[in-house]
Amino acid sequence: MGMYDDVFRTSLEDPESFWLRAAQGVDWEVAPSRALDSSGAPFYRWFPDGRLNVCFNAVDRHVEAGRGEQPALVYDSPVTGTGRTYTYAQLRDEVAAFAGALAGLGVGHGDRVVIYMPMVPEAAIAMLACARIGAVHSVVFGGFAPPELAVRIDDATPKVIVSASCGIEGKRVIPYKPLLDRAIELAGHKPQKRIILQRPQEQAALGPDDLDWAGVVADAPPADCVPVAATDPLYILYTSGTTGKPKGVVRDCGGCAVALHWSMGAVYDIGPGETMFTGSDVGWVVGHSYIVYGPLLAGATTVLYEGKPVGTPDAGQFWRVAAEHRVKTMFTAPTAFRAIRKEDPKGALTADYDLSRLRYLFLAGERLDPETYHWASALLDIPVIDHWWQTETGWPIVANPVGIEAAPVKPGSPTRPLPGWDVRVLDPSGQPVPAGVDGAIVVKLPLPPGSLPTLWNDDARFVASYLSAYDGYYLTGDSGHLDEDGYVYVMGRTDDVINVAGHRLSTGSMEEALAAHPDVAECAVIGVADTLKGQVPRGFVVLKAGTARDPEEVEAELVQLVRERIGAVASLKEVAVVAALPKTRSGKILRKTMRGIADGLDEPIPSTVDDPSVIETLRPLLHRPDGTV
Ligand SMILES: CCC(=O)SCCNC(=O)CCNC(=O)[C@H](O)C(C)(C)COP(=O)(O)OP(=O)(O)OC[C@H]1O[C@@H](n2cnc3c(N)ncnc32)[C@H](O)[C@@H]1OP(=O)(O)O
Repeated sequence: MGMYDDVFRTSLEDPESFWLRAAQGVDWEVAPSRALDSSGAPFYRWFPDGRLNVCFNAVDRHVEAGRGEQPALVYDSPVTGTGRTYTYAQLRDEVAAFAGALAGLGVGHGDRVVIYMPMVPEAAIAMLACARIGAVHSVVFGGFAPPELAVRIDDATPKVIVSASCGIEGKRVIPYKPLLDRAIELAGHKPQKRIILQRPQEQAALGPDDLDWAGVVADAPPADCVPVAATDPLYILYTSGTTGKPKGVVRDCGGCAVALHWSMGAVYDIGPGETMFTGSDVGWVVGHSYIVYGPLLAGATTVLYEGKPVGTPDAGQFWRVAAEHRVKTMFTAPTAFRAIRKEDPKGALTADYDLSRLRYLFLAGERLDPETYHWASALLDIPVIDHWWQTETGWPIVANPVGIEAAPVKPGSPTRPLPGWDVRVLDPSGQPVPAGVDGAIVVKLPLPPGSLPTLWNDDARFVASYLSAYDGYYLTGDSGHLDEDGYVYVMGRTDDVINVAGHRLSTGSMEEALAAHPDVAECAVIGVADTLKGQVPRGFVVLKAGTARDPEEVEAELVQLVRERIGAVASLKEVAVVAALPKTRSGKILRKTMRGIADGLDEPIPSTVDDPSVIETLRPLLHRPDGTV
């Protein structure tokens, strides 16, 4: 029996000892006497009597251990032509100062702080500062439009919002302050203060409730770390559900610190002093876990990159970052590699850089297509490791655990479940399916530490969304199968969530946006396969009877409407006005059929279809093998 099998078996047979041992990897104010509290099942709590501070673990303890002069965070920004390295000692001082500023505004234990920022070091500093004083941060991705930010403000009810004067998208400067002002206008909850980081590219006009980052930091006495209960929330991170309202995934302090610290060695093979570069955004869970908390908890160096894989200015930037910052482990989404491959099909730009220190490429966030896997493997000649996880889980469910024992790779599979994750595949009646047969991918409860204990202020939705489909199991919302060797194959979603360039988006919320247009009678949004972004949304609308508008004009307005309501990140570039949508006799729109036709599959027409001619009329519009609009 191999090392992986041993560790995996122990984690499931004796989770108590397994996770108490892992808990020794972090420093506790009060060490937990037990790992799991099941008394409130299906709500589980990890390390119920432990007390710690996550910021202390991520920053201060490394300074105390003599690593103060080691680089902690490297900011690399080709879009501004700047960069900066923060040692652990410098990071501690900056975080303590900003934590002091927050405390001075009355932010304390349990208070929420929304962070709406581009990829600047201050975003990570703000997150860590919240953790330092026991406040709960909620980072909102900068690509979301004001209405999406407003929904999150109303749900999290922050005391303070931290933002910046602008983000930089390639060559475009995107002023953030007007977006923030609009969101606050739309929101019912009004935060007391906003702290704005003024960037040289754009000066934001500050109002009476706005404070300048530099000013508040200059005046603030540094704040110390406040020990909190392991079960206290560290952050809330919103993710798309099937309806418009996003779900506030809660992460608890103890579980998060223990699981991320453990995963850094076991999964990513990163230890103190080594460098990890995660090409994502702090607005996503990948950014929370593996740009900010994971590498810092491990005493490693993390690279925070403000740029794109291509176009800022070229497709060699990831190689440059890897070489310049002596990166051992790189982690990004497959879509980034597809973009690089499109620009530089032979990967010629790698020749300009010394990549001898790069040991692993990890990919996650969406399905890794075998073509991209083979391309990256051949180009880099290092292990390319597909892994699968979710905002809810906080760290990988399925991966090739190179820090424990590397398993043979099967392209198309992220390999086997990691220790702590009891993954099963069930049929609709709750029975396990045989190897090779698709079903719902679920995880037997309890979920390991670091995964969501609940949804913010919504225990009922937590149960309804994740725990009610199969008693005793967490529903991942993904479908797929296990093979005879226990390898997991994730094939797609079982709901209306789509994955666009590694971003999880709800077609339901895009439909809500389209339906708000005065000329739209009904609509459907489907996710269709895309060679670059994995999937892209396409909208189909029926106009209200008697509407005499030019369809092309309405289509353009609808594309703009989704951009304004959800954000550019939705990437809805195509909306078509059609005469009718295909439906069942009971009136349900046949989205799955539409999707199948669009993807060129041999999609059977359900017997319940109301009018088959509607599908035949739509067919040429849905399926365009040449990719034309
Ligand atoms: C495992 C758990 C998880 O899944 S967590 C999620 C993991 N996902 C990721 O890390 C995301 C990976 N994807 C990416 O980083 C990007 O999509 C990459 C590959 C870099 C491509 O970026 P880009 O060329 O901008 O395309 P895109 O589809 O992301 O963007 C679409 C439009 O949105 C815009 N946008 C993007 N980010 C922002 C932002 N922070 N602020 C403002 N706008 C933003 C883009 O500029 C783009 O706009 P446009 O449509 O071109 O006008």
